[in-house]
Amino acid sequence: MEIRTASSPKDVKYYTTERLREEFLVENLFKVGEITSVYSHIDRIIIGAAMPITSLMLTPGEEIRAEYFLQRREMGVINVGGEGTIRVDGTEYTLKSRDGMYIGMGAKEVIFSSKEKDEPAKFYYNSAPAHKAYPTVHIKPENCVRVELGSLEQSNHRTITKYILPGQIESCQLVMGLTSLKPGSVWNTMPCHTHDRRMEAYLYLDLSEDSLVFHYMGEPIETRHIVVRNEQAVISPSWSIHSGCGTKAYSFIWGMLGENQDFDDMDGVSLGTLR
Ligand SMILES: O=C[C@H](O)[C@@H](O)CC(=O)C(=O)O
Ligand SMILES: [Zn+2]
Repeated sequence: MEIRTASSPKDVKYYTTERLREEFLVENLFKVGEITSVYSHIDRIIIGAAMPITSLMLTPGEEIRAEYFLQRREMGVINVGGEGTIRVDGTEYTLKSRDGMYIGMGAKEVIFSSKEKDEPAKFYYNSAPAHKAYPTVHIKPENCVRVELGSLEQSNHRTITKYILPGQIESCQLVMGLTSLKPGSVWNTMPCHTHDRRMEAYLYLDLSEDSLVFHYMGEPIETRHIVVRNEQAVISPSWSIHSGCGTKAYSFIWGMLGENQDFDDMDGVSLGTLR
């Protein structure tokens, strides 16, 4: 498990491109036949992926000193590859592309598999420390809350599908979903915001080989960018804006952990404030 420490905005404003990427960009999440994981000290999120050819069992790794991965944790998963299955303590769930799962604290055995070896499932996950066992649920995007935001005129017309949130799929602290831009729209989350109460992680998707996203981060008056390519993730500290502009329409999975689970508890940043 790779460990990343927390960082202060007082230091981050002096970082070079390379240092910014080292701290906040997660480049090689999807590895054929492997489960990868990055443990961040920021709210102790674990960001990872499973890309099974043969079955892959989730193991805790030395770093979390647990008997099993979800002993004191919960996890949200979204499949961004071909059809696959997740077996949780003997119960098998079949996840089509973009289906999700919430796996509650206490699940001992989590096994990832793909239906077709040449079109493997790609399970992206966010895991948070937990204190209570909420039910494990297969999440179908068609049954989720959907919000349409933005407009083509502002290049930010998008649909937000909320997978894990209070009132729909209960969790201890994880809130998770997927946002897709409409063709011709390239901006996500602009006007942007911060939420000092929660950190956030973004996984960018649906980018072709020849396209990329400029992800913006930093305090609103001290912004920086990170060039992000397909299936790469960005860790966004609570003090940072998180917004992106792509060379084409794309999607991204967002996951939040922290003080509260209130999606709308954000501090909007006016365009006039940004620097
Ligand atoms: O706090 C909320 C998160 O930043 C994202 O959900 C924003 C987002 O998906 C969007 O505006 O498109
Ligand atoms: Zn946010």
